[in-house]
Amino acid sequence: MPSNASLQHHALPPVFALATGSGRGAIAIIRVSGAGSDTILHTLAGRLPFPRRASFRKLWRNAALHEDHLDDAVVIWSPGPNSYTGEDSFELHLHAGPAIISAVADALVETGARPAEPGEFTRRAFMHGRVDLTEAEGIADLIEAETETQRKQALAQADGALGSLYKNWATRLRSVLAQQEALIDFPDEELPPEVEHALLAEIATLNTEIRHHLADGERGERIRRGLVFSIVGPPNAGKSSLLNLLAERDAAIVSPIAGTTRDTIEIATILAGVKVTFVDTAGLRETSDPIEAEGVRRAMFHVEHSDFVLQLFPSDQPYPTVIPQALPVCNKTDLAPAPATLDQHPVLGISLQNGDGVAELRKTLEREALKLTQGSGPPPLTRARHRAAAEAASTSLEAALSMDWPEMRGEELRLAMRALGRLTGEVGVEDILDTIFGQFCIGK
Ligand SMILES: Nc1nc2c(ncn2[C@@H]2O[C@H](COP(=O)(O)OP(=O)(O)OP(=O)(O)O)[C@@H](O)[C@H]2O)c(=O)[nH]1
Ligand SMILES: [K+]
Ligand SMILES: [Mg+2]
Repeated sequence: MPSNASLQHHALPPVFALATGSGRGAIAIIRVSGAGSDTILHTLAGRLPFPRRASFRKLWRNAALHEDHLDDAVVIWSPGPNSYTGEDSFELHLHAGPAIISAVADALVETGARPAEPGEFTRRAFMHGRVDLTEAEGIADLIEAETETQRKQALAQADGALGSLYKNWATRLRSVLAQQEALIDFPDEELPPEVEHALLAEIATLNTEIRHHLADGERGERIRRGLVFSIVGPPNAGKSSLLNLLAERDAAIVSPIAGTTRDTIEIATILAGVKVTFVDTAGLRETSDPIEAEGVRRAMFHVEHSDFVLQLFPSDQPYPTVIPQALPVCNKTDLAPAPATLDQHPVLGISLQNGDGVAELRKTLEREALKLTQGSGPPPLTRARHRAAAEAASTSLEAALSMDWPEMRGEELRLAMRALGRLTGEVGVEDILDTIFGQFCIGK
């Protein structure tokens, strides 16, 4: 793979980082990458091991002099360009004691290596064309993944699913642009109209595909950040009782006193393999208590900003008005029966006291979590950055389609090219690299 032209640079100095978690453990891996890695490894371990093969070595501050024995380690030497970073690099699999790790780190600093920044290894992999930007983002998401849906989505993206889609568009657009330039060179009277028609048709097709990609209901972004389901309703509906049930612990205070919950309480759970954060809120009522009033204001904010709203109300009190986007659930059916409908919305009846209807409620929530994250077709975009760039590409393609003069189309097509190039990181991304790689952990 070629390196990213806009980021071409000379060999980078060696950096190192602990690639495994800190603290005591069986093995700690220190990874080193950059120009001069061969010399550094030679200093610590003597002759270089066979590439990409685990080799046992005694490590020394200076192996040639057998000076200062540091540890006995498994060493893997990965010369560039077929390494993770594309550079000469190696791994030291050490005994995971803090004193060993710091002694080896000191020895590495003495050889001229410096501690790596967060994401620096993957950033180098990107600079050397080993991964494109969407793949690098996929690797970051893979490390952050907490659920099956997040893991699968991140793995597909790290493997290039999203990048291939964008590269396919870029390749086709490049060919459209080339034909467009050829068209301009034709004298008017000789221009075969079917050539121009075919060209416009391809631009329209590309735009349709991009629009389709954008209209994915934000499912990729939802999987990545997790869903937010909020529980709202009048005081004493049992909202905190329900949160505790879903969280499987006593996260929120439950009491018969109306207005117990004054602030929002958020608990992350996994529902049907999807990350779902449940938000318990202050009971909705008119109140003269400024703190409770603020809680009510926050509850209303969650009604607006959640992926799903569960409106809980007790069976033994006057019924509330249904919030339009919410699922009405009537609690305490042990005290009084639940209405079948409320404002024409079907109502789910439950009793958190005796467990009636709870299994059905859980199924409903799982169905909702899946509905909001499942889909078919091409891999979904997973970041606002992708959305903005794909939108920009589509806007330019639409502008190109609306132009009568072929000469003017070229500029819009070039803008669309540029937007697609930003997606994979081929062009104009220097300004966003710090943000993207800064979110990585150290050692990746
Ligand atoms: N009988 C009966 N009582 C319940 C049920 N669910 C909860 N409760 C009781 O109702 C009272 C209020 O429950 P909470 O969970 O604190 O209600 P809440 O909606 O969070 O109340 P606020 O935070 O004050 O708005 C507590 O005493 C619960 O034990 C139920 O299904 N049946
Ligand atoms: K209460
Ligand atoms: Mg409460």
